[in-house]
Amino acid sequence: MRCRHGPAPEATFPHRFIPQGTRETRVATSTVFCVVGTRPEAIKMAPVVRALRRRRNLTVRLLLTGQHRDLLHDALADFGLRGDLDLDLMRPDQGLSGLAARILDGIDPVLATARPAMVLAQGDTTTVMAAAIACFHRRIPFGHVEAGLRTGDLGQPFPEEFNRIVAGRAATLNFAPTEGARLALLREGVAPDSIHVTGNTVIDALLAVARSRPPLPPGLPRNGRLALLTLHRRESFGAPAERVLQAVRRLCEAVPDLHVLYPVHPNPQVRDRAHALLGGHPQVTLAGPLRYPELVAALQACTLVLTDSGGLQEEAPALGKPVLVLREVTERPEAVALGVARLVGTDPDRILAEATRLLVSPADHAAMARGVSPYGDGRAADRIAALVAAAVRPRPRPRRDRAAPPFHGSVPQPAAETAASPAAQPSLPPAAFARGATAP
Ligand SMILES: CC(=O)N[C@H]1[C@@H](OP(=O)(O)OP(=O)(O)OC[C@H]2O[C@@H](n3ccc(=O)[nH]c3=O)[C@H](O)[C@@H]2O)O[C@H](CO)[C@@H](O)[C@@H]1O
Repeated sequence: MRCRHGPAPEATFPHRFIPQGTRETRVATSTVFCVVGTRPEAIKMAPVVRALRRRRNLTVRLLLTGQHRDLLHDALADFGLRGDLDLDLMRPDQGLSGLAARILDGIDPVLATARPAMVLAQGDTTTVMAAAIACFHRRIPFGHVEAGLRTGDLGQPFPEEFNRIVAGRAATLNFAPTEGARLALLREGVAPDSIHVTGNTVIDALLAVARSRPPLPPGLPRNGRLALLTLHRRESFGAPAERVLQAVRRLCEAVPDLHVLYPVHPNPQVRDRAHALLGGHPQVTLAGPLRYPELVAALQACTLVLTDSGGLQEEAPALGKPVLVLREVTERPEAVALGVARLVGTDPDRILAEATRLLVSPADHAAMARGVSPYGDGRAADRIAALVAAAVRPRPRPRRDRAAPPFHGSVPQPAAETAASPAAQPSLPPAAFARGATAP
């Protein structure tokens, strides 16, 4: 274990965790762990960590698996956060099973010693799946943020669809971003009272950063129109990525005032082909991964988004940007149904036709650039924090000197304590999604 920012925490961990309800804290607190492994998890968990930390009765610890390294730390830093403990588990060329095994092995002793009142993880990475299983084994309540996303195909996205199913089944609290996600969980037999529709926390992160008017990444032309391209999914590696990159070349020829910003994912399988096919093209900027504020600035400035990313399918509609989804299926059908995203796959002719249409026809562009967000209103994290606080509220400690109550011949049963009391259910009504949130 090591910490990359600040003093190494292993010398004191977990003994410096404040136990529940001691004199040190004066207020009875419950410890909540947030487990994060990759950049998108950091972005989407950051608003949750911050909302939980605003609650006086919670002690929040950020546990990093290090599934991504620098990308993860940068993304946390963009929200003023850093990990309390970094398991630093990623090894070069590590396979999924090796990673899962290392995460399980790394998290388990931490859970066993610290016994948090609840563990939260976001999304569908190997980190999330392993955290859910580790909690299940230790009988520690697990909360799944962004629960219920499904394509219905275990191979797409791989391995995320499987990871989501495991996390949803293990969770005692499922925070579904949309009504559709809630229904998907119900279809799988997930307990209805574990599910709360909160919106997606990525919209909280996006709107907070967008409000600060972040600067664009350097080196982009001042004139013309900008398209933002990202491509990193495992299913896109090889021939599909090749087809998309060819389509982008042809799109640049067809639309001479277009400039494409492509922050290339560091995965060598994508990076090498991107540089071979688009490197040196005058209408293309191949950048490294962008810091989140730069990415948000690019989203604000662009005319069109081409992506296979999950997060960008959620973010682009919230800022009124048409998004062409470079995949065959999506677990985010809401934007497609609203007409603000279109599933175009990786056929170069189709990509070229759809993108050109949006760039030459203002009416077609306007129809997709409506600024409605089916994924939330920017307040998902507050809802999640309220539900977590209600679920982990410590029971009042019996006073040692209090006389035992009189015995009346039967033992009173304690009231069932659940997270699902009406006061603890600030779920978003389904109607809120139809209205959507408008970008600042
Ligand atoms: C298809 C799929 O299974 N996607 C999953 C994947 O994320 P996803 O596919 O969204 O992962 P990405 O690596 O594309 O990351 C997306 C996030 O990173 C930001 N960004 C992107 C490029 C860049 O250069 N800089 C930058 O900051 C985007 O704005 C977005 O917020 O893991 C997420 C976290 O568990 C899940 O929520 C998603 O469901």
